[in-house]
Amino acid sequence: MVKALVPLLAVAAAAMAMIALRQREKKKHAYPFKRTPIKRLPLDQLPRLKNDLLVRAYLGQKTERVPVWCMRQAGRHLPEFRALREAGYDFFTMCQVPELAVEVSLQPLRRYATDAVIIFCDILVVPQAMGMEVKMVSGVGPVLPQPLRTPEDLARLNKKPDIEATLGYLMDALNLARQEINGQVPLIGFSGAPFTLFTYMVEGGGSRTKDKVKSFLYKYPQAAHEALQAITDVCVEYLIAQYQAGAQALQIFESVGAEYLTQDHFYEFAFPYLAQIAERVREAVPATVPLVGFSKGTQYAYEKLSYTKYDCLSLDWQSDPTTVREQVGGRVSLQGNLDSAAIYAAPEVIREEVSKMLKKFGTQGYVANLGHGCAPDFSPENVDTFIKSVQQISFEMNSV
Ligand SMILES: Cc1c2[nH]c(c1CCC(=O)O)Cc1[nH]c(c(CCC(=O)O)c1C)Cc1[nH]c(c(CCC(=O)O)c1C)Cc1[nH]c(c(C)c1CCC(=O)O)C2
Repeated sequence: MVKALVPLLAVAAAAMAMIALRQREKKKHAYPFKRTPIKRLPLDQLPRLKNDLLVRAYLGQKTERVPVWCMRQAGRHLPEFRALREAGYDFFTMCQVPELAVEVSLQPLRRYATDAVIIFCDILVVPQAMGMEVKMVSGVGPVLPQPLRTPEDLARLNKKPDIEATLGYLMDALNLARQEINGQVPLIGFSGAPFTLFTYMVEGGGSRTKDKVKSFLYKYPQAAHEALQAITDVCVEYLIAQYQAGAQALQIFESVGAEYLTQDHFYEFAFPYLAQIAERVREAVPATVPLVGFSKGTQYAYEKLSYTKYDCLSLDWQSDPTTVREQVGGRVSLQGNLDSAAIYAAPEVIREEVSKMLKKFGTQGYVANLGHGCAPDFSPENVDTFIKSVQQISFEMNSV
């Protein structure tokens, strides 16, 4: 009975948060905007972690059970997120108003026993910071109306944006989120990987074949490297700033584009920048803050990735955990990789799939997650079943 009220209370809380913020935020937050700065606390004054399972598992330290979270756990599958969205906030406003971003980031923590919060934002704020317009069009996805199609177009990019001035809102959100999470679970910051961002910047949005970015690589390899290096520089500074603001783990998403490349092109245009990010961030961020690399559709690269500075590699749903464990040895932890479509199944099927997955990965050096992410039509009850199954079954496995 009380349990049945939780979602209702969550929706009511979201509605109240929405009303309180509405007058203040409505129109003045077109990008770029002047925000009201929040008081950021220095790292040593932020609440200490109570449940640090996620950090330990990423770093390959012993855990009593497997920690679990879901990529895209904040978002449209939650009615309390849709309530805010339907109140008229556009997507980037929700990212840019720290109180809203924190509210949305914390919604999954209120509803689920998730072992991590990922800050609510989007990978495409980096192209915005570099001067490109990005719109989130409902039913379509991201749209960049003035894509980069020739080397001359690169002149339009701001290659050295002031991170605080352009993306300081995310640092506010991270710091505020740490204060509100109060040590319950770790807070994950993130960035898109350079090739993924470059794909969006050249394609101008989602694309079926990625032919524009692929042809850019053949026609203008030097200009591509120049752009990728500039994007990498911004990502490095951006990720370090996220750590300084309070992020306790950092994930890099190579989600779009790389899976369409030949292996030669992957190793020329994607891999070196992914590796460079980990290397440079590692120099600036203590070893206690794990770096996680997610490279979708490039299974052939796990072994080489395991020699970079990532602490953990996140597997897509097509990767075979047993094979990857062999390829990477004990060099990195693994994360993933339940097929998201399994979340549509009956609870006992989800439990069964989780059990199979745990047997393949083992319970150590492992963070359970989906192979890609939550879809907008997921049932929160089934996501809950996924999370609880991981926690219960892995605990039982460790007790025998
Ligand atoms: C490729 C990519 C993007 N954004 C992101 C990636 C890499 C991860 C992945 O592979 O999914 C990363 C991302 N985007 C979002 C998060 C927030 C944190 C989380 O809960 O994981 C994260 C980590 C929120 C979001 N980002 C987006 C939404 C939906 C926005 C809405 O319409 O309300 C959310 C909650 C929008 C978005 N942003 C992007 C796409 C393709 C879309 C979906 C468009 C659509 O389906 O309508 C680009």
